[in-house]
Amino acid sequence: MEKPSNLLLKLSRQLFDDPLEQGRFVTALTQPQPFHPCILWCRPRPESLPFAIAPTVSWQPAPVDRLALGERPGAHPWHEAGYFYCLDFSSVFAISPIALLKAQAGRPPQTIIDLCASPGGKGIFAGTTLQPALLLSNETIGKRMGALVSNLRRCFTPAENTAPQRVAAVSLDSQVLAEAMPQAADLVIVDAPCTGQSLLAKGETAPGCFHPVSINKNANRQKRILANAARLVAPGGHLAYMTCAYSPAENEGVMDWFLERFPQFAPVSVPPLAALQSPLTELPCYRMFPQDGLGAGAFTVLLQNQEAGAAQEIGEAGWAEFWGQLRQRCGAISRPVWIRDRPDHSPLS
Ligand SMILES: C[S@@+](CC[C@H](N)C(=O)[O-])C[C@H]1O[C@@H](n2cnc3c(N)ncnc32)[C@H](O)[C@@H]1O
Repeated sequence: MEKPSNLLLKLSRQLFDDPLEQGRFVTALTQPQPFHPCILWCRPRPESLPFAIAPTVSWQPAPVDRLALGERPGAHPWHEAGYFYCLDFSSVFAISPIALLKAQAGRPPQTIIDLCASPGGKGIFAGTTLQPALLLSNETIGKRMGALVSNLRRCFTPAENTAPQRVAAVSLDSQVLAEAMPQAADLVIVDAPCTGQSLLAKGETAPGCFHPVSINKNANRQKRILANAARLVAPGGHLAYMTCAYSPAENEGVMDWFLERFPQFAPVSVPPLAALQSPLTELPCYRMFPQDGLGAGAFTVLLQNQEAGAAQEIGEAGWAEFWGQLRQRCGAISRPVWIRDRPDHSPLS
């Protein structure tokens, strides 16, 4: 067993008042246990499955199955054929608030921008759950684009799959995107780069992840990305912010900063996650901790832009203009990659 560092012990005291809970948290990181594998269906769920299923939890979204320990869904031919995407349960938890938007009054989001997208899991969840007119997946780090494009192609190219009408991938800094397409999105997903502290609960490493310098650097990077994300959200639209870190400075701390600077945004309650309310804030922010055995852990919050104004409908002409602008303004920096277009419509190139 690895001896817990002083920085980890300090974090455990920041997170929990109860010494027993502090101990359970530290143990989950120093003696990692396997979590159930999980799949997200990209086409209607077949009645008979080739996997043993684990019990469903109360907030588990419909297109997701938690599998029995020991199942290896990634090795099944249905994976390569794009029937499902392997997503860990913490990621399912973190992205699950957006499922609320499916049933929202008015209409579900038409345009979704996944700002920190690679390898693609949260965007694929959003695309299959909300089936927007457009999913634009952005990954700033060029060398991570290959994995993103290949996952989007695998999950969204088969005609039988539940997919957005259009899917494209770009590799831009969030500021460039915000300048190119202000208020263009009904939903922006910020699955932010973070210290990656929860990797330890999966038995992986994240060097320096509890160090204050690393926490501070990541919190600042998240603030910059969120500030750009705010500019992308249409009036009435939503912003989903999540991390796989535990430190309050990266999560609730970033949220406090954001709401002070962008008061037009308000956090939205997510009733299915009520039992997972973060104990570190009065705001409706939600946390999964590794000692509860479901997943390595995550933080999530859904915000709505309360500004008045109509969300834009993208008709065919509007769509052509949108794509043209994207290519014109961003094409020189990063040529967008088309993954899927409407079956009755030839790709705009
Ligand atoms: C937590 S991962 C995203 C995981 C992905 N959303 C998924 O569900 O598969 C964070 C992503 O942010 C990207 N990233 C790193 N620095 C960034 C920045 N300055 N702006 C935007 N994204 C950045 C990383 O390359 C990484 O792909």
